[in-house]
Amino acid sequence: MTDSRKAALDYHANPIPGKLSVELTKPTATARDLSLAYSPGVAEPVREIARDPENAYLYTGKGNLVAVISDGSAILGLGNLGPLASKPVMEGKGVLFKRFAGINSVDIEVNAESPQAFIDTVARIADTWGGINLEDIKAPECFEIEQALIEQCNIPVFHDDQHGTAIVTAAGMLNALDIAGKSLDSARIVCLGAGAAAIACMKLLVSCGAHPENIVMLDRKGVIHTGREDLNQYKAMFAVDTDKRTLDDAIDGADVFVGLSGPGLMTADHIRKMAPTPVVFACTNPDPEIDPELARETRPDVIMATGRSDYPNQVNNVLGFPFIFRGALDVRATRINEEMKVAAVHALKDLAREPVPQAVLEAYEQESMSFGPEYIIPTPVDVRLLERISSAVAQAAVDSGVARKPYPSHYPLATVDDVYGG
Ligand SMILES: NC(=O)C1=CN([C@@H]2O[C@H](COP(=O)(O)OP(=O)(O)OC[C@H]3O[C@@H](n4cnc5c(N)ncnc54)[C@H](OP(=O)(O)O)[C@@H]3O)[C@@H](O)[C@H]2O)C=CC1
Ligand SMILES: CC(=O)C(=O)O
Ligand SMILES: [Mg+2]
Repeated sequence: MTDSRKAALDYHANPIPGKLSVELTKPTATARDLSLAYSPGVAEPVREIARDPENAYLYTGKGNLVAVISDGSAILGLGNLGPLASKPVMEGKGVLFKRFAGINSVDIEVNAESPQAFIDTVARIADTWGGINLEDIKAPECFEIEQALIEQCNIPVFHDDQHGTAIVTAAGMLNALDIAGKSLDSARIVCLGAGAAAIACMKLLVSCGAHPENIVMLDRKGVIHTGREDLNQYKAMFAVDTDKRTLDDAIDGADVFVGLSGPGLMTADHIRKMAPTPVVFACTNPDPEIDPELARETRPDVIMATGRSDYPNQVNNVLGFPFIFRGALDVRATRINEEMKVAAVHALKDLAREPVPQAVLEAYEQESMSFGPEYIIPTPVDVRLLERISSAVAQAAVDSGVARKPYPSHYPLATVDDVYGG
């Protein structure tokens, strides 16, 4: 067993199995405490909530509680390994919610025989949560599932692999292209993968200025072109009229490669064929489409990002979902709409251009980090993400009319200790 494999397994196993625990927020030492926490006292909030469901926000943890729900059908880039095997990732999302945004979460892994069974299961439990983060559900089922749940629930439902990934990718891409002296509206983009993350990323890049005719998307069968008759409606949106059929054809002269597909699918020959100062986001986890060291060796001019924490430029939805939910929960938004997503893109993009705090340098054991090819996007440990993204998202929710509460008086948030206000 390799050292890194053993370290990862030990981390998950010791000192107790798993990565999350539940803590008490009220005293429970005395008979009086118990008579308040449980019978008879607990009946009072029950009556209040039955009288007015909004009281659940006052007397339970609902307002700061997100369900992380998966069917395990697209676990990272590992594939369809089922609900139980997805649990370490879902617990991991809970760790990130708590660590970076002070949000409590519980993971729920659903063994559903069909998308409708999954939708019905989630819809039946939705009311008791502040929000629902769908995770690692494969395309195309994820699109139908998310849409149905958004329509049926009056709390935010957000498929992280689609929108979290797209927001972070768009922010990183705008910065990377700026550093490369290029712009999104003229960039030639190759997207390897045509699933949940890829479709959402390309849609958001188009909203940010990319031209659909400049995007070549590929799935396992190659280039998605107008002559194909096997495309679902989501892939068909990106079909282009082209003679290109393979990654080798498509990558020739491309400015940008976005990988949301599988490990090791990009070769040195591919990256060699890209335009000057290529932007390569090899975002498959845990092993990217191309090893960053091979990419740099082959193309010293590359601006390179991966989804991993152990290389510079981590383009990963961890930079999005904790803070987006924070802002959405704090204004009690009924949904996470396009305005909120775009606000998050700009908050994240702009933060990368500011000086990096000492605490980040220490966490990454770096003497300096500054906006440039090796730092296109902030790191997850940057506490300013909480302040900037949550504020931007909350404001956008208020401005776009989906907030049920005003902009929070305790904002901006300096740390996770501030999330419940004064
Ligand atoms: N860095 C980040 O923040 C994130 C990274 N990801 C990564 O993106 C990848 C996809 O995740 P997700 O979209 O949720 O999964 P999906 O199952 O929805 O999509 C996977 C896509 O990858 C394509 N694909 C797989 N193997 C190949 C191949 N050999 N050649 C071309 N295309 C291939 C599939 O093609 P086909 O349609 O033909 O089956 C499909 O379109 C994962 O590796 C995941 O780790 C996802 C979310 C966030
Ligand atoms: C990061 C993430 O959500 C994924 O790779 O699926
Ligand atoms: Mg995921």
